[in-house]
Amino acid sequence: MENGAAPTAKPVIVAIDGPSGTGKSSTSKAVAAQLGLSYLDTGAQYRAITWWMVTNGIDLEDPTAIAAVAGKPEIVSGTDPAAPTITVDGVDVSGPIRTQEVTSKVSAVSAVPEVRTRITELQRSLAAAAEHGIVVEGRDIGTTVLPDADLKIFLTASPEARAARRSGELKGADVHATREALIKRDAADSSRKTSPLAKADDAVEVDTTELTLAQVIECVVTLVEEKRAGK
Ligand SMILES: Nc1ncnc2c1ncn2[C@@H]1O[C@H](COP(=O)(O)OP(=O)(O)OP(=O)(O)O)[C@@H](O)[C@H]1O
Ligand SMILES: Nc1ccn([C@H]2C[C@H](O)[C@@H](COP(=O)(O)O)O2)c(=O)n1
Repeated sequence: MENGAAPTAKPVIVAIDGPSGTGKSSTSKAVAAQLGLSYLDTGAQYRAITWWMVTNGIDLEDPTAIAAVAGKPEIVSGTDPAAPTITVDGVDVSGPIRTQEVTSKVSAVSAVPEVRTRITELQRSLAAAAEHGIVVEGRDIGTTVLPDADLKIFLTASPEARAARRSGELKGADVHATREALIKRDAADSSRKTSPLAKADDAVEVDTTELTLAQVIECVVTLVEEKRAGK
């Protein structure tokens, strides 16, 4: 990363977790860009492996079948916050991983322990390689992937606010149906046995329901700067 980071600053690791639609991606990307850090969207990695399983006809009702092929696809994440990328076996899947089909199946795939082990290894190696530090966003970053992160943030927002944000993004999708789908995915992600969606004990919780995106970004940038200043 060549933008913005003070050359002498110690690499800083920031973990941002929370349920769907709380603003993790938008906040993490902006904070990383502003502070000259790398950025990793771990949800995109779980979506990418899910896309590969769908494309290859793996039975997603069968965790054993998922586990057996979890090591096969090569998933590569680009960590520039200005242009994050994700490829599977060299194919750009940034569009296909956002389809309704992948969204509806990603919780089943990401609940399989062999999938999590594989993706967690990738995440840790990308974090270790980030020269100036990194903002990593997901569901289990503060609790499992990077338990020694310098700063942990847990974003929340009411289901209504999250559904309104998502349906705005999906060009007027039904807010009620969007709310139900979010709640269902959160429940699956929070109740799985391996590394569920959870707030780390030492995470700072930020309720974004009544905040603009700019306010959330400012809040997180301030928390990172305070951490760097040793406050
Ligand atoms: N504080 C906010 N106020 C209003 N809109 C917001 C706020 N934060 C994010 N948004 C908008 O909400 C939508 C969802 O945000 P984002 O994708 O960052 O959430 P997320 O937590 O990463 O979701 P997911 O886990 O499902 O990927 C985006 O359209 C984003 O611009
Ligand atoms: N650290 C993570 C990140 C994501 N997942 C799973 C669960 C989510 O429903 C799915 C998609 O994430 P999104 O793109 O909506 O952020 O990926 C996970 O299990 N652990």
